[in-house]
Amino acid sequence: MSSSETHLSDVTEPMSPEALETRLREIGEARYHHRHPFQLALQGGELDRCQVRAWALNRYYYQAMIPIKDATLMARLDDPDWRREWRTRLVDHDGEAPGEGGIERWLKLTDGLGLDREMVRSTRAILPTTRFAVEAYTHFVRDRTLLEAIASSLTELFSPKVIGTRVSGMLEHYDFVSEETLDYFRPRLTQAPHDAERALAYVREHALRADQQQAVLEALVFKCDVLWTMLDALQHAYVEGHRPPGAWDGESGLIAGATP
Ligand SMILES: O=C(O)c1cc(C(=O)O)c2c(n1)C(=O)C(=O)c1cc(C(=O)O)[nH]c1-2
Repeated sequence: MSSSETHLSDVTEPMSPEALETRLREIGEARYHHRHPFQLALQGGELDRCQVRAWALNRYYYQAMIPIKDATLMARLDDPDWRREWRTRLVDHDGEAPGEGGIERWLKLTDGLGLDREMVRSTRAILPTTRFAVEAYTHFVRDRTLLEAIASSLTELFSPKVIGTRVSGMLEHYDFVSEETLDYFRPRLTQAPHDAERALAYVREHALRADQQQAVLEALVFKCDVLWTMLDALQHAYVEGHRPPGAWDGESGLIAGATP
C-alpha cells in the first residue's frame, strides 16, 4: 500500500476546488468499502444465507438512522434553499406515506431473506460495533461543523458503483435473492448521484481555506472508517465466528416457514 493510501498528507496551502475534488476521489478509491473483504465475499457469492441475513439485519440500523442524521443536519442549515434540497433525503428514506420509502424497502429485503420484521426493527440483535459505528456517524454530524457534516455524506459519490456490483453479484450467485428483494438499491442509483453532486457543490463552494479543506478530507476518511468498521464487525462475528454475546445467533427471529 502506498503512503498516500495510508496517510492523509496535511493541506498547507489552499487548493482549487478541482484539486480538492481529486483528493476526495483518491480517498474514496483507497478507503471506501468497495474494497472490504466482506463486500467482496458478498458480491462474489462466497457467503451463506445466514451471513447474508446478518449483513441485512445489521445494515438496517444504518438505514433507520440515516433520516435521523439528515434531520439533525437539516436543523443546522440556515438557508431555506439548502433545507429544501436536504429534505428530499428524508422523503427518500421515510417516504410520503406509511409503506413507502427506503426504510420500508430495506424491510422488504429482510422479509425476502426470511427475517422477522419485529426482530429487525427492534435492532436488539445487531452487533455492538454496528451500533457504535452508526452512532459515531450521527454524533459527528451533530457535533462537527456544518461543512464537515455535509462532507461526511460524500461517500455517496462512490456508492452507485459498489451497489451495481453488489446487486449483479448477488443476483448471479444467490438463489435466495431476487430483483424484488434487492429493490432497495434501484432508486439509490439515481438518488445517490444527485445527493452526492449537491453535497460536493456545497463543499467546493465553502471549503476555501486550507484548514477547511483539511477538515473536509478528514470527514470523508472518518465516514469511510464508519462503513469499513461495520463490515469488519460482520467479518469478525459471522465469517471468523467470533460472535459477541447478544448478537443474532443465525437461527432465531426467522419468519415461520423460512429456510433455516
Ligand atoms: O449500499 C451502499 O454501499 C451504500 C453506501 C452509502 C454510503 O456510501 O454512505 C449509503 C447507502 N448505501 C445508502 O443506501 C444510503 O441511503 C446512504 C445515505 C448516506 C449518507 O451518508 O447520508 N450514505 C448512504
